[in-house]
Amino acid sequence: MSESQATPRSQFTVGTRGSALAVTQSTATAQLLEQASGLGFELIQVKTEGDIVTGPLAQLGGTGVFAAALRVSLLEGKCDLAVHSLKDLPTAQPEGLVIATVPERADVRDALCARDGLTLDDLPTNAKVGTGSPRRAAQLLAARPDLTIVDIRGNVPTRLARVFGEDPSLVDVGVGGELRSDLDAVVLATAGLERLGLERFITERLDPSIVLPAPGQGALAIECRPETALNGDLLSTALHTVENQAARWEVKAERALLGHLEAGCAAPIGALGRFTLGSEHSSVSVAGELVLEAVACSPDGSRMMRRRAQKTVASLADARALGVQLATELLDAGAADIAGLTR
Ligand SMILES: NCc1[nH]cc(CCC(=O)O)c1CC(=O)O
Repeated sequence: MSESQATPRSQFTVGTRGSALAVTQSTATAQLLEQASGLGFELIQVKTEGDIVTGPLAQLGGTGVFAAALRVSLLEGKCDLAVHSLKDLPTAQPEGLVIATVPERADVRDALCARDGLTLDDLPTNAKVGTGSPRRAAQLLAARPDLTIVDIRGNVPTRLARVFGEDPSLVDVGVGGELRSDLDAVVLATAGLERLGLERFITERLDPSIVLPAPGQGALAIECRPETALNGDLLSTALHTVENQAARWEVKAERALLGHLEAGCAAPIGALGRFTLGSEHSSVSVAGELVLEAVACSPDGSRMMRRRAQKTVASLADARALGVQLATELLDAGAADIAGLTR
């Protein structure tokens, strides 16, 4: 009816993957938006496995096959918003979708979750440490060349079970089947563990001077069709309210660096931007200092190239430029060869 056209919508849908982490992140983000707007949000689970993630879908998500199905749902209008872990998103933004909001960032550090409260220094010689990430593996080996890195897959609780076995709190969050503890430690993102309420398994938050996190780690992205973010209604206002400029600029620099290196999310590249507010204000944004650190590693950790750049930034474009600048410095110094980037 023409009447319903005139009534602004007050109910919106958030597409989410089915994993505990995805549902938790989507729920928390929906609550944040609800508080900012008084609008209602409903979660819609989008299947991301199997036959839907093939052909053009895989291209949409690039290496981020998980993002791909969610993005198709957005483009088809089956949901209004999607919440992604930023570090899982390919650096190229697909046409027809925008990252409307980067909310405040959680702890960026990687977390060692070890048996018996052990820290990285305490782990016994040749201890078995599980990670599926070449970036984590390389930096762990650089700090502790004696470690045995075990390639592991699966969701967060399943990985923890490789160390903590049948801990009941892991069974609660969906670990099933046979639970064997065969590793001394695993390394996971602090942010994911905290969001799942599993931070009690952390025995050391690894300092970025030892392990630089993945570009985008600890940050979320709320993605939508451009008109959703721009139409000036209550939802677009809420999306704007939840935005965190520091997080947006940090992540922009990190991802510009990754993009310029033409490295995917599986490359042994770490990067961390840290923004501190300056005193000069403008109506749209606030200038400040952006420090960007990055590391390119050989997969066995024997070669590491670490670089740092710093700039006063007053715009997203400035943040991006810092990322490109540091990537260029790394490439000029031979990072592609060290990290095995095919160029
Ligand atoms: N690759 C999986 C993934 N994607 C985002 C997170 C954690 C949350 C975050 O970093 O924002 C994780 C798990 C992990 O790396 O331990």
